Amino acid sequence: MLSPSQPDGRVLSVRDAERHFGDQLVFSAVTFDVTAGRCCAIVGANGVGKSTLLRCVIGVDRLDGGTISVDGDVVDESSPAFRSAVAAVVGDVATFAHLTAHEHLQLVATAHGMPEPYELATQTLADVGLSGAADQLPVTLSSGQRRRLAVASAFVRPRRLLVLDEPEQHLDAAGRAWLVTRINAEKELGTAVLVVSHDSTLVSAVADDTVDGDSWR
Ligand SMILES: Nc1ncnc2c1ncn2[C@@H]1O[C@H](COP(=O)(O)OP(=O)(O)OP(=O)(O)O)[C@@H](O)[C@H]1O
Repeated sequence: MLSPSQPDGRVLSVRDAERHFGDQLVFSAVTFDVTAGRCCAIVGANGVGKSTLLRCVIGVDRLDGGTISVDGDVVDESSPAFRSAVAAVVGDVATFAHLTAHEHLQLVATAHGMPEPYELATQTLADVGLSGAADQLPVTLSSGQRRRLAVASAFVRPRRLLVLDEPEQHLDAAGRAWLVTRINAEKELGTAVLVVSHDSTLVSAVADDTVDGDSWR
């Protein structure tokens, strides 16, 4: 794991973030930090702008005002430093139709220069409870298994900030319990975690801080 570049352990800083679509103001004046080893949960009703903010954090959407920085640098998804710092499971995670679950994880690990990608893929599949599905193509996985594979993709690459949008989706009770364990393990590793979730049990089990999206309205 990379060491923090900010002396106070701050990994993510959101300052006066503002986004609108046409005349619709989605949020403004959103300010918070996430430090290494802590989890911040964004909660709130449907449509308040949680996913929009996450997309701005990972650099696939842009703010209309304010700044978002990771390790002191303004978000730039084309920067190698940014891409090696931020692992995200936001929206549907694309998988190659003709790669097995194991091959997909190997590919992600290799692309990010991780050592021993084959062994890492094997271990990570075991961690997410998918060893038995290692040789299956994505189309043959259940929706919950696909969700686990998507989350696993974030665990086979370097990361200082883990961004998860409703990771509980499609997971059964055992899967949600696993998710709590896994997020807390990430915190132990020193990863900063930003999660959007509608699952209050998950939020209370993992979050050190909460941002209330309902206050953006
Ligand atoms: N590309 C877009 N163009 C126009 N409006 C958009 C766009 N993306 C999101 N919106 C609008 O922005 C608002 C916030 O959407 P967003 O998906 O961020 O909400 P959310 O809080 O994540 O909701 P949910 O809990 O349902 O996932 C909604 O009114 C949505 O219709």
